[in-house]
Amino acid sequence: MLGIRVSFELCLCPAFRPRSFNNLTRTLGRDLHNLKYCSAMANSSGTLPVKAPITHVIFDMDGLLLDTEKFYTEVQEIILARYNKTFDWSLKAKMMGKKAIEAAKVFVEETGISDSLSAEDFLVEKEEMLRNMFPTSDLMPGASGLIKHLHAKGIPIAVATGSHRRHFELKTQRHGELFSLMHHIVLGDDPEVKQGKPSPDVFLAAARRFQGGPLDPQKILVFEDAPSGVLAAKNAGMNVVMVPDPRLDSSYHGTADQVLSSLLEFNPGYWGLPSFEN
Ligand SMILES: O=P(O)(O)OC[C@H](O)CO
Ligand SMILES: [Mg+2]
Repeated sequence: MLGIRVSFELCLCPAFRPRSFNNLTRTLGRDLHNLKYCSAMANSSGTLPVKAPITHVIFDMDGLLLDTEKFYTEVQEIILARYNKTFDWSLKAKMMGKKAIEAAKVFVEETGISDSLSAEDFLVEKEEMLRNMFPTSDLMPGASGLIKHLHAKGIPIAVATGSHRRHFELKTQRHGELFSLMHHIVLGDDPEVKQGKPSPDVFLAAARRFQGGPLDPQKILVFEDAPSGVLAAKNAGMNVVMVPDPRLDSSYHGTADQVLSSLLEFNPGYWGLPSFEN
C-alpha cells in the first residue's frame, strides 16, 4: 500500500513527472530530497496543492539564465595550472554566485596561493580572458521560453545577480531583447547590495523594486543555480527552485524548495503561476 502511494505521489510530483521518466534516474540524493518534499506536498485526495500563491519571480543570471559559469571555470583552471594545482567542483561551489572580489578571496585563500597572487591581481589577470568570452554567452535551456511565458501572462519578473555592471553588459550583448522583459535588474555593484550572496541583500533590493514593493517574500519565487544564491534567497524568506549543474555535490540541494535538472522541467502551475499552453 505504501509502495502504491509513494509511486502515485511520485507521478504527481512535478520534479519527477515532466518530460520523461528518465528523471527517475537522477542522483539518489536529489531523488530522496524530492521524494520527501513531494510526499509532504501531496494531500490525501490525490491533488497536489501549490506550495504558495506565487505572484512575482526573480531570476539569478549566471549559470541559471546564461551559460556563463563555464567561462569562470575555464579561466580559473588556466590560472591554477600555473601553480600545478587543479580546480574542482568543491571549490567552484564556494565561489559561484558571489561578487567578483568575494569569490576571488575564496579562490586565492582556498587554493593556498594568496602569498603569490592577491585576490585583486587574480581579478586583473582573469579580466582579459573573461572580456573576450562573455560576449559569446548563450542562454541556458528553457530560459527564453520561461521568461517569455511569464512576461506574456503578466507576471512581474526581475533579475538579481552578483555580476557587476560591466560584466552584465558584456554577457547580455546578444540577449538585450529578452532581458528587456524584466521589470528591473539588480546587479552586484548596486549601492543597495552591501554584501553578495549568501547575504539576502540582492534579493531584498529586487523585492523592493517591484511595483507595490516591498512584497511579502513568501509570494516570490527565486530561480538559482548556486549554493550561495539558494541560501541568499532563503535568507530573504523567499521560495527557491534550484537548477544546479549536475557536477555540484547533491548535499547542496537540501536547502532549496524544489530541485530541477533544467528550466525545461519547470511546471508553473505547481507554484500557482499560469500554466504553459502546450
Ligand atoms: O550567479 P549570479 O548571476 O549571481 O552571478 C555571480 C557571478 O557573477 C558568477 O558566479
Ligand atoms: Mg548563478
